[in-house]
Amino acid sequence: MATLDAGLQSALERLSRVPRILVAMDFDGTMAPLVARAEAARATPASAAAFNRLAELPGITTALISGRALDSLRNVAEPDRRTLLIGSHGAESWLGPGAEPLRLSADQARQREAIIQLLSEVSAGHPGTTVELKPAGAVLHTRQADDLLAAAAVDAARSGLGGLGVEPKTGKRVLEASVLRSDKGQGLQTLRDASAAEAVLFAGDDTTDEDGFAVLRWPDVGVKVGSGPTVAEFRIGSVPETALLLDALVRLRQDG
Ligand SMILES: O=P(O)(O)OC[C@H]1O[C@H](O[C@H]2O[C@H](CO)[C@@H](O)[C@H](O)[C@H]2O)[C@H](O)[C@@H](O)[C@@H]1O
Repeated sequence: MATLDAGLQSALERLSRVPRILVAMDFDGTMAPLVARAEAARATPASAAAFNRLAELPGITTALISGRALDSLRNVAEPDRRTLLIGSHGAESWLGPGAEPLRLSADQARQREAIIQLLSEVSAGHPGTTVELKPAGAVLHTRQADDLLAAAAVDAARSGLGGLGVEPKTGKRVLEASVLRSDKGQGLQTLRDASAAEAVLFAGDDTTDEDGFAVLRWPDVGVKVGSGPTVAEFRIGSVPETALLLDALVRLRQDG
């Protein structure tokens, strides 16, 4: 059976002794295995159970911090009512009842329409690609496309977005375009402030999670899920190990 490495276990022990903790988890590729269709993603039952258990423990605030739009995140994650949510890579937030929805200016709304039109045209010309709409932009998905077609679609989208003055984000088989600038570093800061946390556990798998790892500071714990370059201090091998990480914190917190 897989176990956490000793360095990570001891960082979790240190974290578990902090009175107010934020446990902020990326969703796709961290809580949930990556799948072909975005709407079909679900957290592994073991990770979901441990995360919900953490939400019940005193002094712990749970949060999901995702590139997904908030509505999409709610649909796939079915979060506990206490869990705070950051969506659209930090552009959207739900920090409790009464949270204001994202609003775009008229110019931003026009630019979003232009992004959607462009990505839809690119997708129509590249079989297997799809477009996911978000409140501030859209995503070109290429997971179901042949590799060469996917690369051509991404090139075409990049070039068109350049013409619109939009700098896209790249994720795992996705190219994301937004009219708002935001990142998971800003999202984590919002969550840290909202929860008054003295320390943070953050785990993520994708390049966009690196902005989150970059704002962590002692005694925070950052955990990269899977392979690839990272500035996170710790790494676990794959999505099922996220449950080990969360279970370990549940046990430490309960026993402490
Ligand atoms: O920050 P995250 O919660 O990891 O969100 C990043 C993107 O996740 C989704 O796309 C990814 O998961 C899909 C379902 O497993 C997969 O098909 C796709 O290839 C992955 O990139 C989501 O659809 C995007 O909007 C998120 O930005």
